[in-house]
Amino acid sequence: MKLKFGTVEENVVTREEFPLEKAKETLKDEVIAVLGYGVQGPGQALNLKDNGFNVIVGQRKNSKTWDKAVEDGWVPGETLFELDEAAQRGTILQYLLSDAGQIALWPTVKKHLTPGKALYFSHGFGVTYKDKTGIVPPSDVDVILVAPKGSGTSLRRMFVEGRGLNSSYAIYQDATGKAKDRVVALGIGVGSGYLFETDFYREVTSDLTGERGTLMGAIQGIFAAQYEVLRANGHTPSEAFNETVEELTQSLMPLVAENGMDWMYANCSTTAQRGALDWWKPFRDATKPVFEELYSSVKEGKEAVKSIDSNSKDDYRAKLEGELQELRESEMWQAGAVVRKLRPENN
Ligand SMILES: NC(=O)C1=CN([C@@H]2O[C@H](COP(=O)(O)OP(=O)(O)OC[C@H]3O[C@@H](n4cnc5c(N)ncnc54)[C@H](O)[C@@H]3O)[C@@H](O)[C@H]2O)C=CC1
Ligand SMILES: CC(=O)[C@](C)(O)C(=O)O
Ligand SMILES: [Mg+2]
Ligand SMILES: [Mg+2]
Repeated sequence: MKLKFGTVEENVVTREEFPLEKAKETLKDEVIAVLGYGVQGPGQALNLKDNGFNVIVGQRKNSKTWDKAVEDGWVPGETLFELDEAAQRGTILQYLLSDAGQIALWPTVKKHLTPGKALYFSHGFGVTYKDKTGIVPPSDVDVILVAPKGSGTSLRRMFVEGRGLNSSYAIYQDATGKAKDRVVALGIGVGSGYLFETDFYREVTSDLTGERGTLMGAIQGIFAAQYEVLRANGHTPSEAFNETVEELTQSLMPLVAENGMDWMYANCSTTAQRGALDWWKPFRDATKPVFEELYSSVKEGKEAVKSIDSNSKDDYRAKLEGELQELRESEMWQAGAVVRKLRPENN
């Protein structure tokens, strides 16, 4: 259906409009093979299974994630296979390896993309940057996308709580005439809240911007900047951490989530409101050039190249873990670890 967001009309699909029963009916003859069991893999595979779809998982044997899949209830030889065999058995291949991993496995997956199958992504990456990934699907399969707008961990947790994470959906290639029904049914099946329409290019460019920007990169950047200024001016770690992070995540962001920014502001003192209303525009103006630079870097494909190059190296996991450790061991997040332990609900 069409829904207005502000003054802009968009194509969206809701669960009322396309109920789970209809999704199951649409996919009743399909075998959904979830390839990869990292973060999105478990979330989507388990939600689909619990929703009553026919799902198998493909994962490298002798890996930690194979063992995790077994722990999660997937049965080797019945619902859990090597990637090659799962790709052969599936009629819908959900390509949920890491974006760099998808390049390495492409020849194997391509071999099993026989006419009428569907190739499903949760990111526009592989196909948009085909010059760099080599991922060019055959013309006689559907190529579709459902991109949950959040971590696979949250997708699963929210599903279990009876909630739903919103996802975008897109069709890159409709070979069978069934691509729209297939993609929407899968979007409902993986436990999406509502689905909004996009295309592969817009999905990848917005997603790479968001995660580098406000969702992950920028937020850590402004946390660090404010924390450092407070500490340099003699405030304790406890004071600096509470005033920078803990109050935001525990008290104020839930209010923003519930009813918007003005609602959060309205629930703070008039002193706070006066200052926040004065200061949000200077912060916007100071950071906007960085966001412009970021978007250009995404648009020029530089972010894709960086990600492919670094994540294709043998030691990429260890390197990432090293950098996460640096964050974890920074004073701000060390203070955070202590503060979290002191939350009454953790005692
Ligand atoms: N992490 C998330 O929550 C989100 C991820 N996505 C997208 O979903 C897709 C999957 O991402 P993640 O779950 O983060 O992936 P991941 O980084 O957790 O990796 C998934 C699986 O790929 C396997 N893998 C990696 N390289 C491989 C190779 N060369 N050969 C065979 N297997 C290999 C890993 O063992 C792992 O089981 C990506 O397209 C990503 O952009 C989209 C939304 C959120
Ligand atoms: C969780 C998500 O949507 C991200 C941040 O875009 C990702 O993990 O790639
Ligand atoms: Mg994302
Ligand atoms: Mg992403």
